[in-house]
Amino acid sequence: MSGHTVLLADDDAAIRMVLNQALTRAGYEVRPTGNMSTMWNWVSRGEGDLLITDVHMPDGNAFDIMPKIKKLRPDMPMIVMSAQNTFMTAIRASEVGAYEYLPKPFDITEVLSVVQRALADAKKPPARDRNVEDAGDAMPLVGRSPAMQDIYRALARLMQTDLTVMVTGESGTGKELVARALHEFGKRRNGPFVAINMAAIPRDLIEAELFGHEKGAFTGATARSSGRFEQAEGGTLFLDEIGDMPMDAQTRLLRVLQEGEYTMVGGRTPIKTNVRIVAATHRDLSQMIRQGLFREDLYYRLNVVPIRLPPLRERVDDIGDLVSHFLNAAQREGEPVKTISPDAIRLMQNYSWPGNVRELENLVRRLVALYADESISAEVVQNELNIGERPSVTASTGPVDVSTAVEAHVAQLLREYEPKLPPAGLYQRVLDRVEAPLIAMALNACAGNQIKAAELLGLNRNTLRKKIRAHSIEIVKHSRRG
Ligand SMILES: Nc1ncnc2c1ncn2[C@@H]1O[C@H](COP(=O)(O)OP(=O)(O)OP(=O)(O)O)[C@@H](O)[C@H]1O
Repeated sequence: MSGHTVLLADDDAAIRMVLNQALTRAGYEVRPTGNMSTMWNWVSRGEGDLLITDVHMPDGNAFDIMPKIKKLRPDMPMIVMSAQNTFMTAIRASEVGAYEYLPKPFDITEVLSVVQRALADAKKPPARDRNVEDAGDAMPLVGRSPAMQDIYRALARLMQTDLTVMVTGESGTGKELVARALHEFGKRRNGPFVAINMAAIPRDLIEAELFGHEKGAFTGATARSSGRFEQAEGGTLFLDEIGDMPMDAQTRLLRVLQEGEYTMVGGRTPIKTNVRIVAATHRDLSQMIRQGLFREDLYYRLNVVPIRLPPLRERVDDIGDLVSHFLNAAQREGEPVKTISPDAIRLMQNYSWPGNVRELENLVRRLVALYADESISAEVVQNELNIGERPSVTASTGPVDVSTAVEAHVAQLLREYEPKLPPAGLYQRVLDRVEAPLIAMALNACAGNQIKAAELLGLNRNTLRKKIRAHSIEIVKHSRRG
């Protein structure tokens, strides 16, 4: 006998009976009731060790009294069941302090395992109560702009759930940081956080990396090797650059997510998996679906909760906080104390940050390492960002060989950057500066015809139009000669 008493509130007599039987058989003492007032009487008298409650009951909504219960009985886990199993119900359950939310119909064995887990967790000393919005220095996500506040609120709601999250945003906007925050502040924080970057692994090895392989599964597999799913068991698996996943691996991943089990490469035995998935990409997956490069069904599996991180240029108010954060970090690593002038911050706020927060972080590191002055001036920032040196671009110079011209341009940029150390963020900088001339040249090659230029570039027409506007490229139509 476990010796624990479970309070069970549900107006559906059949559910009360089924749960009562299963819980009694598992050794719990069960107190069933069909209304909220009886449940509240028990709770307020300090009775019961755990509460399982339906949301809608004849005399009220459990969500309305759960915050009161949480205050009165903080150590009593509450499990919420609801037939209205929408995402909002899950979020609401987490907001009112539910330990777990179980959508109806539920699996009895799952209820029993959640009850067992909840009672075991209640015995452990409470984990430090960390909150994304007021965690101060310990909180890795910096920025107080309205855009970031929205992200924090979304994260706070997601902390206590196991919902799959898809983080999108340009490179360097903090997607991995968000995935880590979801893990470190969520209920899986005592489990592992495992990340895998699809773009960094040879395509034919991705499945073995994810699911592991048996000895002899392929040439070179000299021993059994665990995969990321196995390593992340009980924790969070971060699938970075999911848009770079080959089709075969996508199919396999979808099956695993649907069935909750996988087999190792070269293996036969299905292995059950319990991981929370957070995926991320800087790519436009809807476009990839249209192009047949990403499975739509996998997209819907992964995109249960989308979080879009805005580019830094859309939240320039955060730049001051971010710069201080990176200056403090440098100082903690033994670099000298530095301050930054308001003019320098203003200048940074007018820059486009194609590499986003990563580019800003690299810039601050460079400034700290390379300049001796205690205060970082606007001139120094201007110099480092190469602001004002961007070549002005027009598309009126006649037909050109795009690839040779772009190659020459890249070569020239590299020569320009070469003497400066360290070349951090170089990839984004070069891309940013190559994009405008590339588009201009493609337009030229197509005699100013945007539809043809979009085709040549392999860009969506709208994307091309936006980029033309963003770079202020002037289009001059001309007829092509022979
Ligand atoms: N809000 C933030 N506060 C503090 N640091 C941040 C923030 N956002 C990003 N960073 C820092 O910027 C760098 C890039 O962040 P991260 O790697 O999470 O970006 P990403 O979007 O995953 O990039 P990529 O798509 O290139 O993998 C990291 O060093 C991270 O610590």
